[in-house]
Amino acid sequence: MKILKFGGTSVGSVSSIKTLLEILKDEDKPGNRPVVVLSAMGGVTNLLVAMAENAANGQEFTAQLAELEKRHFDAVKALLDVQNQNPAYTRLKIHFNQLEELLQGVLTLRELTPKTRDQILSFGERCSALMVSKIAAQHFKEVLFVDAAELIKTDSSFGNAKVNSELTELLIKTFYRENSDKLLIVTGFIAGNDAGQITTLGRGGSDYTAAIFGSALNADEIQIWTDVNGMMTADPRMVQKAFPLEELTYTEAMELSYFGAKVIYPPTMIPAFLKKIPIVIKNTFEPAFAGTVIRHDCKASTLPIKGISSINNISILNLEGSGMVGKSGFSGRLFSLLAREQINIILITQSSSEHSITFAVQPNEVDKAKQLIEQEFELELLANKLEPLVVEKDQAILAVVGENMKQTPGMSGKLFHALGRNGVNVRAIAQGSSEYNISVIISANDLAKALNAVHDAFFIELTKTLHAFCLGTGNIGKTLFNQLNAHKDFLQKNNGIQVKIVGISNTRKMVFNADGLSLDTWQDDLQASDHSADLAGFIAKMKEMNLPNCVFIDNTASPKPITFYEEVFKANVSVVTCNKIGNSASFAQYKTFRDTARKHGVDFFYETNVGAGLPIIRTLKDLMSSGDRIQRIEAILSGTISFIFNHFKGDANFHDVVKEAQEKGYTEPDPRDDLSGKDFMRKILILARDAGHEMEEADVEIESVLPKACLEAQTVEDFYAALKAEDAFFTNLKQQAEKDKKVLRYIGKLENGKASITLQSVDENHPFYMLSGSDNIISFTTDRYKERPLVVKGPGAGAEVTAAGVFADLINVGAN
Ligand SMILES: NC(=O)C1=CN([C@@H]2O[C@H](COP(=O)(O)OP(=O)(O)OC[C@H]3O[C@@H](n4cnc5c(N)ncnc54)[C@H](O)[C@@H]3O)[C@@H](O)[C@H]2O)C=CC1
Ligand SMILES: N[C@@H](CC=O)C(=O)O
Ligand code: NA
Repeated sequence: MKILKFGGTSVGSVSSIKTLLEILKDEDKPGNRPVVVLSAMGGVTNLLVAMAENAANGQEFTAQLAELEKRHFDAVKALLDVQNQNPAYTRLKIHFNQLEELLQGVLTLRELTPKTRDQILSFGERCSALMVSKIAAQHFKEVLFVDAAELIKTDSSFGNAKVNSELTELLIKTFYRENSDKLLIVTGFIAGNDAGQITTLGRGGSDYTAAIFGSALNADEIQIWTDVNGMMTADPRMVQKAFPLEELTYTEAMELSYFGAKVIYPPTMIPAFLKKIPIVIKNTFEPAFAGTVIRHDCKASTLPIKGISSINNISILNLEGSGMVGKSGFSGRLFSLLAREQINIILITQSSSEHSITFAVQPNEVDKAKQLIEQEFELELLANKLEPLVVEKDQAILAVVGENMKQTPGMSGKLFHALGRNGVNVRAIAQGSSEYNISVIISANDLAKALNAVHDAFFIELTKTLHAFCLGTGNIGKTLFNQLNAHKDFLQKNNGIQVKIVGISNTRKMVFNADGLSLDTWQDDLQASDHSADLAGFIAKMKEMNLPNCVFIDNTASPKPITFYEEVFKANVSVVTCNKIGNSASFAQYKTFRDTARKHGVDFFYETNVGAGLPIIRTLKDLMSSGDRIQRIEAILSGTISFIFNHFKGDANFHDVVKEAQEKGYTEPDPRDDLSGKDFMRKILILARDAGHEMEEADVEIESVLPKACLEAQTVEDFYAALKAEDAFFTNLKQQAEKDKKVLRYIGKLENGKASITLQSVDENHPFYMLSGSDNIISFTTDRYKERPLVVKGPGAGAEVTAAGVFADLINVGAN
């Protein structure tokens, strides 16, 4: 036998009542009829409270009463055959008249006692159950309306009455014995005292009614029909990826809903819990969905935790001082004081030195709590045995919950890693002694970010979301967006990663969208944006959006973004960049970037600073971190110059080949950076530093490829003109090399802490002779690779290979 409880939304409208009847048809079996418990129609209880309070304040309630009548009458009209409507109207009308009389009394006396309030509220459930029983009688045999006030017996604590379990059980059993052949439609929430007066069961009261009936009748199952697909892994209003849980133990359900979204109110489950009756949470609007089963014997779960619950606004009070140490009566005095004054304590932590106690309360109770404590401990405060009380408002609680945590090591590590990496400061920690729950207090401002980060960290089988803020929409930036767009489905399916571009800026405009900008329309969106580009504003907005797993991508060739990297790291945001200017400016800055990123637990990836997408930085880092020592690096690291020397053949003229390199996207935005050797210098310097040398730009010797006139050109246009004018110089270089059966190569070298870049003519025996296109080549001679060096070779410039390198760096963020 089953108990089916339908909440307010399930009886809230004509269509939901129709669905309810369909569900009943499936569940109503001859000889095994369910007991149905109903809440008031959705919104009706609030309406009744408002009417009662209005009346007590001397205000009219007739309009609200009319609205209440109309909602019930409309449902009767839509769902009952004409001949059955009048008796239903009459029965309901009697209720409404009684209600009006009561409200009139409140209005006259200007007084609303808890007793009258309960009576007024009871009309919600009485009307809905009456109405549904009339409608059901048209579809089912022998339907009986049951007023639970006759069966659930309580004391007279109106508003939150205490149930006399033994008597109630007896009454329900007796009643059921005589009526088990009927379809019973029971009022939720309401009960009665010995004097026959109506009481109510407090918060979650209809669930409690269902649990009381379930327990008394030893039900096989209690179904709670609501408007969601069960209990979720987190509050779905804040965590888009929250999903409904299949199974939970009673304890988990308690812990999860203590702080979290209130699908059910846990204390109401206790009668079911004691009798080990499974509770199934189902969605009236999606009845085929299995929902969540709460039972004592869950099958083993692979989930490390069951969910994350949260309270988004609490205040905390912190007491500390020598007066507390070793004083066994201290916390007793403190907490009994608060209990006496009915201040509910949500969470407590105490330092092991007993030197301080932190506890959380509702924000509207914190001032009162502070005042009470200051009175109670006045002497201790005066004698400086207690420090002045510290109150912190706008705090939140986040708790991870699950019985599996107990046997899985590393759970708290995972939690704190996710929080730390995202810069969420943990104000206090509490772990339930059951080890089913670890709770942290954090700033309310960080809650959404923290919930999402922690959800991503624990439910790894779900897609992890990276939020990227991107500077630069030129050659590389644009190509990166295209690649991300083309590859997003694969990435999600195979890597479980989703990249949301949440901010874009170029030198003109910037645009933001926390849900992710469309990679199809970003250009139009940027164009249409009202925000003019402003780097400081971009960073400020990034911080304000406070998203988890954030990455800042610098795809510019500008020195300006560099000045913000430190601030970005300090905001616990990783940096991915193809811009070499940052790493090749002063060594002090190079070091600061690394120190700051490490201190804040975030990544700094710049693979494309050297050899575009070729794995050069990574290779060097792996060599270094595995204990190898770099003896010598020899390399060709200018894709542009490589391309030029590979194509400057036969009749080609130098100037045209440079133009072609630029058109192919190999050069820097300003090709003078390539041809002057500056770009190459930056790369050698970055490699030298990554290899452990504290070098500066001036320590790299550069032999220029260019004659003086070209070097001195003031604009790119002048530069091309100067190149044209110097054609003979380059042709001469080429002819000289060709005559000797050699090719021109611009080669960098790092050895014994000295770096140089020279123009060389090499013959076919040289390992760098055979190169084509924009190839880079780098050879590492190390203590371990000393007979034959480790060589990396391939295209070292171009938008596709560079954007691909940035892409790979981005995906690796947070991998460790
Ligand atoms: N082309 C290649 O093969 C490789 C290029 N790189 C690097 O890629 C970077 C970008 O190169 P390209 O895309 O070719 O340059 P680009 O000139 O085509 O694009 C640069 C973009 O940055 C934007 N920008 C400049 N200053 C800005 C600021 N302060 N705030 C916001 N946006 C700003 C510009 O509006 C433009 O959209 C350079 O640092 C380059 O060294 C690295 C490896 C290889
Ligand atoms: N302009 C650069 C591109 C890669 O960093 C080059 O030509 O090598
Ligand atoms: Na690289």
